[in-house]
Amino acid sequence: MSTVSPDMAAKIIDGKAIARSLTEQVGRDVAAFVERGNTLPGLAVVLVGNDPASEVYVKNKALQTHRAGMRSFMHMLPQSTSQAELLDLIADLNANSQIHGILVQLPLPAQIDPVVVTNAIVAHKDVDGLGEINAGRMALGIDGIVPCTPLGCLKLLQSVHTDMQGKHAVIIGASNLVGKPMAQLMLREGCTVSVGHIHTRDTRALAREGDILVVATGKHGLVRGDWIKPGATVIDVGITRVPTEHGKTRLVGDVAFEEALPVAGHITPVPGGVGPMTIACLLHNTLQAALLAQNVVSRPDQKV
Ligand SMILES: Nc1nc(=O)c2c([nH]1)NC[C@@H]1CN(c3ccc(C(=O)N[C@@H](CCC(=O)O)C(=O)O)cc3)C=[N+]21
Repeated sequence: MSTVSPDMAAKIIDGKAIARSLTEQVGRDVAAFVERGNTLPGLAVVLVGNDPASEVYVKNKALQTHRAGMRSFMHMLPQSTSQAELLDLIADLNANSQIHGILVQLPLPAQIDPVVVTNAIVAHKDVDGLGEINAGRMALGIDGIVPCTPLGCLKLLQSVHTDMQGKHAVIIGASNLVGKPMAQLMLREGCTVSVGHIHTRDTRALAREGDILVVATGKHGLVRGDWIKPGATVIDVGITRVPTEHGKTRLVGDVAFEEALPVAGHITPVPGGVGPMTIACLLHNTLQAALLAQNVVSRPDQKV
């Protein structure tokens, strides 16, 4: 990205800057929350084994959590951890009043069922918003905790669109973590929504229809310049570490950035796009969970 001209640079959505201002806002809200006599919001992160994408996330997350004035609790478990052991840990975290948010990093090792584990987290601590209660709420348009990455993507889109009603939003990738909740959010914005996935016949033709194009496949460089409708807003969720010629590594997205830049109206870079927003939204969700916990305490009859 060394030779980006000023008119091209204007197209790049600065996720890092938008994330910083959201994190600062969360920090101010945390300070006000504590001033009212509440305990510091606490986030527990559970990492089982070592997935490279998860490790980048863990490192940045611990840093940002402290920056927003929250507590972070890290649980690193070996690759051989059983599902029963992980469920025991989650039961402890569910019962711990110092912990308001619980995030279990995905993917998990093969012996552990991610659906069982995400549903073991009590809904008001499910800061990833991936459990059936929060996912169901979103599908029904009821307030709940919205998954961090899609929420971050929405905020990036809102930085360049005041109104998305009637626009065609094309989402490539149909995962529970990103594609499906993203489709729900775009529906809520009044978009016409299409979701492309592994069985889609002509993904390029579908992508070219999008006024808004969100790509979350984990296949780096999949989306080429000629997959993009001229002037479209492109959100690149992919993040893959690839080797460079100099024996080092760099992070790349699912979109061939250099090709896409002249065609797109706006585009997010990798790194510095969706990644930092995911973390800022996680902090936002943790504060929201701490606020929900107050209601749980004051109204024990209420199922949250
Ligand atoms: N339950 C669950 N929820 C997740 O949201 C989740 C997950 N599991 N497992 C792993 C993936 C990966 N992920 C990242 C988030 C931020 C950066 C991030 O901060 N990226 C920086 C990288 C900066 C750098 O270190 O070079 C950037 O894009 O600018 C990366 C990766 C969340 N994930």
